Amino acid sequence: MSPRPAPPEVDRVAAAKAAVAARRARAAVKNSVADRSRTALDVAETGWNDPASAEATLRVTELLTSIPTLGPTRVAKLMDTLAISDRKRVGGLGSRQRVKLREYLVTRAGGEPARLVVLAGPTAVGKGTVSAYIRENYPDVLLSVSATTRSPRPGEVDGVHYYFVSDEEFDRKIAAGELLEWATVHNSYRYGTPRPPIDEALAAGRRVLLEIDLQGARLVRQAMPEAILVFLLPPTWEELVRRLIGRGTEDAAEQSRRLETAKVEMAAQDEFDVKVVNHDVSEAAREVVELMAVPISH
Ligand SMILES: Nc1ncnc2c1ncn2[C@@H]1O[C@H](COP(=O)(O)OP(=O)(O)OP(=O)(O)O)[C@@H](O)[C@H]1O
Ligand SMILES: Nc1nc2c(ncn2[C@@H]2O[C@H](COP(=O)(O)O)[C@@H](O)[C@H]2O)c(=O)[nH]1
Repeated sequence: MSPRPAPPEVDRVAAAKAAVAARRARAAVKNSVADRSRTALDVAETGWNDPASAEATLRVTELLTSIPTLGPTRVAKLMDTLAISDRKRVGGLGSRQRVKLREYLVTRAGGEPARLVVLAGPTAVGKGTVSAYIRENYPDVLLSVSATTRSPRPGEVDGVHYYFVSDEEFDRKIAAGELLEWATVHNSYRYGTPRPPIDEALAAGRRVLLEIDLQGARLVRQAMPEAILVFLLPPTWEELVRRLIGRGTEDAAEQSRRLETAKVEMAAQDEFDVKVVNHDVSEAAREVVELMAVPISH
């Protein structure tokens, strides 16, 4: 005698149970992908921080295949996307490769990829010029407008280049917690980054660029460790001096004060994630924008 078909409500219960089990199984794999990605990120960062560690000698391909769902074919494709040769070891990666690998692992670990880039560098290296180029040519990138206590230079527009504020207003902003960071730059005026526009832009998934001094970059690193810190370098020291004098916006005393600060700042370049040489404005701008997270297909 053939078995009788199950009544429809029994089918529905069985189907619902199967769906719950499948959902749980998918969640378990997803969690373990996130956990293993977090572990892989910790391993990579140990290797980057300590070149003598065992982690630094691990091949990147081995690191990636430790993540469930990444088989050899997907790893090979990913290495290609990240522009990392398959012989590379964790400790031997270049700074851009590290940024991209970190971005990938952070995303897989369920975290937010870095969409905030901080551009710093010595006076007159061209930070303002490169930032202005990015504002013009990459309109989807939010260029933060700082508050400052210095007066506008000819051609500078309040709300576009800076918010030009009094000392009292700057004090109020600090007290109200409105600044992500602030610093007295070149021992003269105060400059600070308004926080609300940055939080809003990042929450909306936009890419954000801050063009600030070295002290500010250090403070942003503390407040937002996921930010990528870029140090803009002049082709040579002589070219830096030429650009400062050629700009003609400071008198001789201010120029020599700025060059003193510049020497100290140049010595701190290794604190940064990536160095970009400003030979050519459009090329430097492209290099900076390329560091900002764009999703990598998994
Ligand atoms: N790639 C480049 N080649 C030649 N000149 C450049 C280049 N980039 C910038 N400059 C010039 O160098 C001078 C300094 O540039 P800019 O004012 O952008 O520097 P900065 O880093 O913002 O300086 P500061 O920190 O003092 O505000 C300007 O006259 C600018 O036109
Ligand atoms: N820490 C911060 N530094 C800032 C900010 N905005 C600009 N700056 C830096 O100040 C100097 C001088 O700028 P200038 O326009 O007077 O020539 C330059 O190095 C900028 O990068 C800021 O919000 N925070």
